[in-house]
Amino acid sequence: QKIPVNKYGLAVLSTRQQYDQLVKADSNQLLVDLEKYIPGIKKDVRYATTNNFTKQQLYTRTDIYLRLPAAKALKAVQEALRKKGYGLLIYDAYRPYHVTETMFKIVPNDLYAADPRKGSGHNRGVAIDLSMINLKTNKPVAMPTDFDDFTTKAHENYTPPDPAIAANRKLLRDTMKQHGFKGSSTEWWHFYLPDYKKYPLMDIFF
Ligand SMILES: C[C@@H](N)C(=O)N[C@H](C)C(=O)O
Ligand SMILES: [Zn+2]
Repeated sequence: QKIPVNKYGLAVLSTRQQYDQLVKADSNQLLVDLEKYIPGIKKDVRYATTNNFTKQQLYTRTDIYLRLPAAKALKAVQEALRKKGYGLLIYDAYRPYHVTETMFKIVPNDLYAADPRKGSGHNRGVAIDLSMINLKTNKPVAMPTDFDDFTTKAHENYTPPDPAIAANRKLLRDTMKQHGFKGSSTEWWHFYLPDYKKYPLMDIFF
């Protein structure tokens, strides 16, 4: 199918019919509801509140979706972490393209917010922002920074003074990598599938 091109020359799928057609042609394009698909997964969708770096409520719903192959990989991550006493805490998954435009207006730095001239892996349904919870306490584990703290403390090469924090970050990163995700060098919480170009950018809500 022919997906319309936006002002930056990017093909951005924007209707339910276009999405349905895409999924009909390729079942891997299906967006999967992670709460139904991954037992025990937890979420804290800050973009559905004003407690996020934009100070705006960007979503009216808190649903978390990923394309089928990313959801499958994440399910395996959750299972591997469960055996070690941890679970996943999701901050964001699929993100409509216009939300990326809003974010970049506020933080025009693609180390931290994707440039709409390229689009984000989130807009393609194969990037995820996440942390871990400790299954004994049901509380988030300590990480080098809070989610969306756009400072060098969130970088991969930052060494946290507390070895327990470094170990938490390493466990999350290693487990995500073992299941096919790539990590970001500037955001400890951001991961994506390396073949993201197979999945069109989208600007639809469910
Ligand atoms: C905004 C932040 N949570 C994030 O996801 N950043 C990356 C770079 C993105 O926007 O794709
Ligand atoms: Zn992200």
